[in-house]
Amino acid sequence: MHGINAALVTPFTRSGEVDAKSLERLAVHCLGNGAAGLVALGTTGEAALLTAEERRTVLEVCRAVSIEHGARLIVGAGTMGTADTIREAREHAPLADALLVVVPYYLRPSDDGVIDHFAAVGAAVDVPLIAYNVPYRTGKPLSGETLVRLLGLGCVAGIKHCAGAVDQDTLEMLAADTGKAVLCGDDAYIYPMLQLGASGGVAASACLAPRAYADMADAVRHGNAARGLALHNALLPLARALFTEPSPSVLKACLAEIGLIDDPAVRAPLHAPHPETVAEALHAFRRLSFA
Ligand SMILES: O=C(O)C1=N[C@H](C(=O)O)C[C@H](O)C1
Repeated sequence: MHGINAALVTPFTRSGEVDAKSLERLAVHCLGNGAAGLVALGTTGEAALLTAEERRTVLEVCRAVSIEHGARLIVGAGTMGTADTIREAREHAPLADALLVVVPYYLRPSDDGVIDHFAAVGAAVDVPLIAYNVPYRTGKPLSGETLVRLLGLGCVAGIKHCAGAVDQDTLEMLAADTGKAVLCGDDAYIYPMLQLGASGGVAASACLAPRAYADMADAVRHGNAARGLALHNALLPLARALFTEPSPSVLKACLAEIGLIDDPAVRAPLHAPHPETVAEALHAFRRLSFA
């Protein structure tokens, strides 16, 4: 699972439905410009705010584009309860190469409870799981030891790791060198994580700048650290601006501005971003294009 997976937004039409045409255009743009795979129904895709029927529409569009490009499709599935997660995982599995299953949030189960959750979901489907570790969203941090245990499960092919830092637990997990995929899900930390042995990344920012992210990952893979670092430094202002306000509102505004999607709407409780933040992100993006 090398390379960069673009975490897709779910575009909406002016009247509020899922905009399949814009989604297809965006997915083609990402895969045509270096992304190794797509992530549908992730955080960026506002999955929690979609109906089951809308999630199905998103998956059908993304599956068609991923097949056309011979690329992987990673699909978000999961909620705080094991039974509901299994139900959703079974629904999404037929259209997915891997399921991105979030660490059960809000209830703060024990680490053993988290391991059992993944084992149960994995036993219920026949596609590999990618555990989505994002403690600043779930409220459930995992120790380095638990991360390694999670990666040791046969049903877990890898982890999407968003610690918001390269912290001690991250270092322990990478040092354990489990042979499973570690995908960095913090856009700004992809380069350092790749340098420490991560296999790839999942980035919302890659919807806007797939080529630059892909080139950065390629540079690291081929041992060209200086080029990788230069791209990382050039991408930092973009990643920072895109996440200044709750994601994906700034990203959607930028994508609409450059015509990759028709409308920037996000669903409540997300708000439209402040124009200054969008201007800052577009400025960072345009500087990148001219770099
Ligand atoms: O869509 C996702 O999944 C992503 N999740 C990360 C997060 O918001 O925690 C960020 C990443 O860019 C995409």
